Amino acid sequence: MTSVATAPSASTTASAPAVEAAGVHVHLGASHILRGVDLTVARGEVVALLGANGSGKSTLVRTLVGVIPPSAGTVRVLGHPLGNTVPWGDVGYVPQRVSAATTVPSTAAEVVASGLLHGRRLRLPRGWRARVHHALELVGLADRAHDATSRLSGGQQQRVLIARALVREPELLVLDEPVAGVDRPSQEAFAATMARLVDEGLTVLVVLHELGELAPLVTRCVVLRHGRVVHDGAPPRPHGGHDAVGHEHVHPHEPAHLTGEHGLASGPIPGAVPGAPGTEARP
Ligand SMILES: Nc1ncnc2c1ncn2[C@@H]1O[C@H](COP(=O)(O)OP(=O)(O)OP(=O)(O)O)[C@@H](O)[C@H]1O
Repeated sequence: MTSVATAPSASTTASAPAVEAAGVHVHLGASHILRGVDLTVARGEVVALLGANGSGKSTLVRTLVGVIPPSAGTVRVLGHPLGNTVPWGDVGYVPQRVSAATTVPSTAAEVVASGLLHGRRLRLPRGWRARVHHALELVGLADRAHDATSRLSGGQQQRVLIARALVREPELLVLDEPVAGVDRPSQEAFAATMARLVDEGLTVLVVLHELGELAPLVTRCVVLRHGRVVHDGAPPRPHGGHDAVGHEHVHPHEPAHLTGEHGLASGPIPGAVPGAPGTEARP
């Protein structure tokens, strides 16, 4: 059963969990990747999604932000069933590591400004310059606003992509391994920014390889194994140098694996929700 579009009232959606997924199954090609996932993220929570390589973490977050259609189950985001009624402008999504630099020359500020374009919004809103500046400030890169992204380090490019999600001033931020392979100063800057925003009420769902600098912020951990939730509760105790129960994560994520191998990150997915944060044109 897939979601059926209804029109919940404003008061219902404001108090609804940020994410509610029930019985979610996803098939990619012939593979059955998610096998009945239930996940609820309440407002203001910081939920870490952990698990071994290939356990389905990216597939789950991409499903929640409307990039991959579930083959069964229901998903509600900010109180709305997955679809055009979700206020995608209130959802920030940072995909698993992709470069902020493209073959089209673009500055950090231009990439961040593109985060203000979504769905049917094809023009930058009034006051966009100040918002872009503020978002870059949040990730400690205000002084690099006019630098070409190709001149930034990998960690700085990742911070630009985080700023691109933050510029929306989202209620819900979904991040897929935001600090994997990122230098230490970028990790610390990121954790400090998250702490401030969470304090202001931001809800976060974050795929992590290890809790690392974010450990003090994480309120709950969900561990996936073979497409199923095998732990949902307090952060598991550190285990063998990693923070996930039965964690077998090997790293690093190479760009080819992330962007090309599965053919997912580079183009629209049939059935993906138009206007969802992962479906807009890349900067
Ligand atoms: N387009 C696709 N077609 C078929 N299988 C796919 C596709 N994309 C991903 N998969 C498979 O789905 C499974 C889950 O992948 P996913 O990227 O969601 O895992 P993950 O937990 O995020 O892994 P990692 O920690 O390595 O990023 C893997 O076995 C992967 O090979």
